[in-house]
Amino acid sequence: MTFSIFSSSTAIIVSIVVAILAILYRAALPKPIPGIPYNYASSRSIFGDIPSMVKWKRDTRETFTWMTEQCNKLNAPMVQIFVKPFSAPWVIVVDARECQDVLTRRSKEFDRSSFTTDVVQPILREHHFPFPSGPKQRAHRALLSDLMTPAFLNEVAAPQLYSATLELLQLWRRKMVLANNHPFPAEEDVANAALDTIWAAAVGSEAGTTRSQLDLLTQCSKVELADNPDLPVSFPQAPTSDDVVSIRTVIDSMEIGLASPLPGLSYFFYLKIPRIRRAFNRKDLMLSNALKDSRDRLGNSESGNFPVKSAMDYVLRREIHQARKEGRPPRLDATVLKDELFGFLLAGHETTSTTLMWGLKFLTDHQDVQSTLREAIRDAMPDAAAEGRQPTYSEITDSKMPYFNAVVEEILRCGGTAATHARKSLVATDLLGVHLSKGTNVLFMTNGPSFVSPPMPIDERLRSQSCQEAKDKIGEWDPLDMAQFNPDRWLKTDSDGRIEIDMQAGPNTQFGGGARGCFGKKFAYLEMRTVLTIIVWNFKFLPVPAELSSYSAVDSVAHAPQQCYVRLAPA
Ligand code: HEM
Repeated sequence: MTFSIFSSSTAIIVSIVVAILAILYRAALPKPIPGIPYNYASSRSIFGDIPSMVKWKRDTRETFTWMTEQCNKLNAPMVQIFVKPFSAPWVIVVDARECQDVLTRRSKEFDRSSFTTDVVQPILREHHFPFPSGPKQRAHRALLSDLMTPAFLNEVAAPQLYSATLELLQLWRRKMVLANNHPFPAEEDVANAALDTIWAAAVGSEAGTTRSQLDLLTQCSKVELADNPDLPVSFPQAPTSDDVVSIRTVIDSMEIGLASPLPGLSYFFYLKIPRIRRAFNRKDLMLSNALKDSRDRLGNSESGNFPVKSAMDYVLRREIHQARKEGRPPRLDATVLKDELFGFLLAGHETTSTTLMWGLKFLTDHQDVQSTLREAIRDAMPDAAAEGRQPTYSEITDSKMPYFNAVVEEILRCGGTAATHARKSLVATDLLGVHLSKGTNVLFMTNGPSFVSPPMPIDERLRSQSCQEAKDKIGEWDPLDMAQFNPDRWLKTDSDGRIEIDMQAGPNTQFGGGARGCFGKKFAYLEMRTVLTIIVWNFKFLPVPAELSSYSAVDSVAHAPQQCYVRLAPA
């Protein structure tokens, strides 16, 4: 009898536990947004789409192509994915017009997403990038406001850019001789040159990574070359300074947040790893020291009008002026100053060097474009060509080169360094005829339909009024050739028969848009112009074997090529 009482109460407890588990399981299942297609099988698992996304990432090292692929798979321009356990679905959109509309005309309804915040904030706690728009974001961004002025760009950034590019030129001249017509990997050199530039512009001292590699190879009389000239050369690597290793480690850590369904938790454990902790501490120390240097230069200047030579100086000067205006003491060693500076360095380094790497690949694989580009540059700078010298910095910046600009736009469009623009709905609103609740994350992809592959049809009536009204402001790419790299698509002839760039020829949102668009666009264009002019002026980028020219990418801060080999000859 005792046994039967025990077993019936056990049965009741088991039933309750099972019922609770069943309720919890059902509660944990993804809750699709009505009216948006999704993978049905994923909606029946609490892990949603995570296994599929993780497998894709493991197989390809890419994340953003998986997102676009879901739209292709479900044959819909807007789909939803379940990649965050116990959270609302994310919406994926592959349509350039909607992307532009939301970024530039619907900023009261859509703002920075929690996708961005989750990935970026553990690295840049006080940088304005992950903040929602508002007074705090604007105040932090205002600290950088002098950095895209002609004074900063011409007097600080330009000389640094020019000298870093000339060092890259020397390094590649040395590599060209040693490689003797073999290809070699270029990504490290491009990334180092970009880091040297932005570091010097940011804090006014030298990182010296290209210089140390050049010093090493100057002492090296030959390297091992395979008999087959298609096999790449490996050059000895100069040791990287601890400072640069730390910066790289911090920047690379963003991949953790991007690849994880629970970025906060992943970062929590990741940041406990002693090597990682040390890198973060070292980065903080470097920035504190740079800030102290700026403060020392400022001395006791009551006016705050001290000679500025780096972005840090400009930020500090802005903080002093701002503090005076608000009647408070300036924050002379605050995390906000250091984070804003590190964000400037991070955003300015990864994105531009990645775009240049894509550029090298496209120019290598399109020899006709490369020759036309070289001719266009030489025609634009006839004195330098006639005198057999390098173009000066002012020749590079002042020359009118529509074909050059078209090549840059096409590299941006086809490379897709910024593969997605993420936004979150601030209010309940409609997108493409579907009702979204407040707080929905929407990712607009730039690596698929309507940017680089034919658009998916959308009923015009489903678009917002602002989107419909702006219909003809920007053209559409020809679906027959939009997958090709062809700078000519950006050119038009004006009424006087002159060729000029047409920035409205078709969609390209690589710098985002609206109030939260890229802050560093001018710097990025300046850097691409300087580097591409000098290297195309001096080198021919000869074809490399197919095994070394894959277009697969790796997704971290930027969507970067896995392979970027060059085979150099004098131009
Ligand atoms: C080819 C190079 C670059 C690309 C493709 C790029 C792309 C982007 C994109 C897509 C955004 C987000 C825009 C949005 O959400 O609407 C962004 C934001 C930003 N970028 Fe860039 N960027 C580049 C170079 C730079 C450079 C050189 C700097 C600094 C020197 C920089 C600094 C920033 C900052 C500070 C933000 C945050 C703006 C905000 O939240 O208000 N970027 N960039």
